[in-house]
Amino acid sequence: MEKIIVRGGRQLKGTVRAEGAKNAVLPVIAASIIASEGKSVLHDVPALADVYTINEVIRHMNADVDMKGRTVTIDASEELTTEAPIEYVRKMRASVLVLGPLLARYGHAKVALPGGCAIGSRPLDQHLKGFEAMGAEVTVGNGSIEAHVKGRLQGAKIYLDVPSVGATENIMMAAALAEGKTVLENCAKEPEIVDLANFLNKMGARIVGAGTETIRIEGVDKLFGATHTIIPDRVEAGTFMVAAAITGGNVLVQGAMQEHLRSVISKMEEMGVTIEEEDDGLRVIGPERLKATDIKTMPHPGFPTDMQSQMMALMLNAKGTSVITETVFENRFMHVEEFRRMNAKMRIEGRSVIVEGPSKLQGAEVQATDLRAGAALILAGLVADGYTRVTELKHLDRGYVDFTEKLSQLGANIERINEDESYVEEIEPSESISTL
Ligand SMILES: CC(=O)N[C@H]1[C@@H](OP(=O)(O)OP(=O)(O)OC[C@H]2O[C@@H](n3ccc(=O)[nH]c3=O)[C@H](O)[C@@H]2O)O[C@H](CO)[C@@H](O)[C@@H]1O
Ligand SMILES: C=C(OP(=O)(O)O)C(=O)O
Repeated sequence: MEKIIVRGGRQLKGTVRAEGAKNAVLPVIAASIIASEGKSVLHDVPALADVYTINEVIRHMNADVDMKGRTVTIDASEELTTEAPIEYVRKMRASVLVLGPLLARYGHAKVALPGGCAIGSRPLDQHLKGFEAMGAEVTVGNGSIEAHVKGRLQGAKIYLDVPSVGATENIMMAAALAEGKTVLENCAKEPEIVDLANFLNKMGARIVGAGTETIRIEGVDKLFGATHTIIPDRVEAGTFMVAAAITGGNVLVQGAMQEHLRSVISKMEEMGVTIEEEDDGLRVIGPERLKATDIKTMPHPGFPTDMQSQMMALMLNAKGTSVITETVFENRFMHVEEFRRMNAKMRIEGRSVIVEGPSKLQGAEVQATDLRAGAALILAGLVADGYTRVTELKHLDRGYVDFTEKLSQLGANIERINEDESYVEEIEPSESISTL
């Protein structure tokens, strides 16, 4: 079994660079299969498990995908199959993002139902409502979603009941190749939506308003491969900002963009953290004593749910009572039980967690219950007394490239081990943390 072992007590110092954003690259790779002519070349692609998964999905549909370092080249000009293989959809919900492109290009798409997961039920009704409004017939049954349209999708006026990121992306991709104009209202405003719209426009789409609550899309007859650089990952950047703050350190997070991180910056400043904008990123300086604050997760530009568990780790070290309320996903508090194993003083009340700080955190064996929970437990381990061992690293690998190495370069006492491999025995007992 793989584990990350971290020993608390070191202040982090130095420079770390945010990778390209997971939540931007996944829809961009899905969108690349709409191009019936030309290759797409994507730069700053992070080497994440989720990226390998989406690459496999479109490869199985007959797209030609080549990943070299941080550059991915995709040629989808050959005829594609219109069914996404179930084994990958199970691994990653974002596989449903191929529905919109396939339906628009071929008038047919079939994807296995991704099902619920550790953070909530995550329905797809808004995606399907959008396709239906554009003239598609959608059936859900036998574990899959299938959509058909006779001829082309038709532009439509669509109001989303909730500003879903995935539904906004799926509908925007479908509408790019539909006949006529689509007006998408109450849509998501996340920076990743803007990145996808920019990529689609480079492919020949006519999209305006991405980043606001109304997106207007004038459908075109054909889209072409395009070259694009993925925006930096605001959640990865935010995670390193918390790592600096929680250890009272001083870290430059290259690629961290103020305009993408306003709510996170503002809450961290309320807690006493100093954040300075530099030419290539944000410098984060942790205070001697963190102050308590309250946070409510909301769609962008509100506080991102993907930073909720990391901020909870920070609150555990702040003096006073903090309240964190999760409004986006109904079950995103699985990490609370794991924090408690580390002696965290906190309780769940409905959709809120009350954190009594500062807790005297103690190292323990804990499980990454989801992707961000894994990162948050490691952050708590950076300041806990003794050794924290974090298991279930498959979640962490979906969203963080070389997390252990990056923290180690900033001075953390951390390593990743595979207990099944014999080298563990060979590590020097005196200094190595893996043998303790
Ligand atoms: C790959 C990716 O980009 N993932 C992000 C994306 O997920 P994802 O796109 O799945 O999240 P959504 O924005 O769709 O979900 C937000 C809320 O809308 C609800 N909903 C969603 C769709 C729908 O058809 N019906 C419905 O009711 C969900 O249950 C949830 O309560 O946005 C989330 C919210 O910022 C982030 O946490 C995820 O990291
Ligand atoms: C919930 C997340 O991602 P996904 O939608 O890919 O599960 C996340 O990135 O924290």
